[in-house]
Amino acid sequence: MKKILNFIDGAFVEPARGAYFPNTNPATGTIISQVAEGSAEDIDRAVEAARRAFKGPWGAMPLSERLDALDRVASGIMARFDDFLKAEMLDTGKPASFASRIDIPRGAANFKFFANLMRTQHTAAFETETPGGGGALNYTIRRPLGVVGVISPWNLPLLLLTWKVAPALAAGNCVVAKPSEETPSTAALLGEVFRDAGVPPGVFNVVHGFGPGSAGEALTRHPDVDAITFTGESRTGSAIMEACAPHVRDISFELGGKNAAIVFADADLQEAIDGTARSSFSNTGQVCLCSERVYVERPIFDAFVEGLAARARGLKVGDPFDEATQMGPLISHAHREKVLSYFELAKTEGATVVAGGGVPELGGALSKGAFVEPTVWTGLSQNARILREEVFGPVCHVMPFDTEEEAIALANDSDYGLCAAIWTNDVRRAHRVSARMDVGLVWVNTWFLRDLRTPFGGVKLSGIGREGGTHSLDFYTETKNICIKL
Ligand SMILES: NC(=O)c1ccc[n+]([C@@H]2O[C@H](COP(=O)([O-])OP(=O)(O)OC[C@H]3O[C@@H](n4cnc5c(N)ncnc54)[C@H](O)[C@@H]3O)[C@@H](O)[C@H]2O)c1
Ligand SMILES: O=C/C=C/C=C(\O)C(=O)O
Repeated sequence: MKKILNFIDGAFVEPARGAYFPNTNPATGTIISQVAEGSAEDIDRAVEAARRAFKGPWGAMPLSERLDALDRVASGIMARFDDFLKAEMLDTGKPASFASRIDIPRGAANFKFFANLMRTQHTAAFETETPGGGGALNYTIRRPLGVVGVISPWNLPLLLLTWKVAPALAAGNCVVAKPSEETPSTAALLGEVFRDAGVPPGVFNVVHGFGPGSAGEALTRHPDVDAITFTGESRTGSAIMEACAPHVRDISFELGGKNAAIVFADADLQEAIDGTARSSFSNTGQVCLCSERVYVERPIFDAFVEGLAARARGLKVGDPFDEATQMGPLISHAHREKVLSYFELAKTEGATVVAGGGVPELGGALSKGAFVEPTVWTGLSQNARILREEVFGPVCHVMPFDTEEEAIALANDSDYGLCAAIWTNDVRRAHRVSARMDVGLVWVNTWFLRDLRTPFGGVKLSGIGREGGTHSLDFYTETKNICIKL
């Protein structure tokens, strides 16, 4: 059986306590590898290695050489595209059609983008008046933080890991990464790419393992880590915040969502249906940005529900390795239990199940996979738990509204605030409604269209801080102001 080891100080190493845990392919339920179960000892070693590299070769390396090294990492991912793709697909069950367009290319693009961004940074300077008239010059420089802990989830494993590792390294830090226990494989491959790209040992380290009482918690509590950047559930964010409090450590959090889509009657109906099918069911609904609450203006409500239900029923669910497959399984059987409990809850709460609501009959090896049907509900009130809690599956509830004011109030009535999708052809309404959404990200007549220069993050339970472009640099550096009296 294949073993996935920790990557510490430039080498693949056994876990200190010698423990391993199984990694399962959720499409078939088969165990594909045994993964090193990191613990506090492994985190200690990784943080020491990262600190050494920071004080040594990485810290001393000229900026242009450092950024060239990150370009080589980007090229290294692309050169091994098929290895990364297969690893991501086996860990997650994602269809090739999704992972080959999103996960792997974005993994490489994150390194290219942040290397390029660093090449174009400039220093701010301020000429300041002084009473004597001589004046003073203020200028502001950036310095890396030191050792950054990156804790990432399973839904877009390589994309979300590199979204944080790339800017952290471009800014001059060293990294200890703790990928999700569900998806260790592409993080391990990334270790190989770093090694083969000639990046000094200790710059990028990977320790596998779990969260509480395991490698994840040990990383957040380690006294020599300067910042923690985390993507995952809001509950976990709260636990990490507590762990970081004693050291007053910097944190950046991209957390859960219960995102709304608002479809106005003036929208292009087919475009809105297609877009919502994508925003509700992509990656089996396991994107933090997915729409689980859809509000549709009453005159087009019936036509919209019929269209979306038809799209849900028409999605080809099945073998991720079949090019025609549009939707794979959920990440695990444990997660399927959670999603199926929401299928039950929807019925108990009185929902009408317009599409899906069950487990598809796939047969063969796939009968042991963690599949569910793409599901559309109607008929619940805004207070139903189905409209308030993040399911993180291929589901949405569709509710009618009558006025713009009502749609805004419904969309904003949530403990979360990550993103919103608005479908309208009225340009004034698009601006008006967007500005009033209590979220960090609004898409109008599209969804998940990304420009890596833009600020990315959420409000309320959906996160703290923004990453993307210079916002990432703001987090991964300390800015220092220097004032010189002339
Ligand atoms: N806002 C965003 O950008 C964004 C992006 C992707 C996913 N998400 C959210 O992530 C969630 C799905 O991912 P998940 O289930 O992997 O999240 P999760 O919170 O269960 O786990 C994420 C990571 O945190 C680690 N972890 C868990 N408990 C920990 C602890 N106490 N200390 C340190 N580390 C700990 C896990 O091992 C894993 O590596 C969803 O809620 C989704 O909305 C948010
Ligand atoms: O599941 C969440 C998706 C997050 C996406 C990004 O962080 C990104 O596109 O940079």
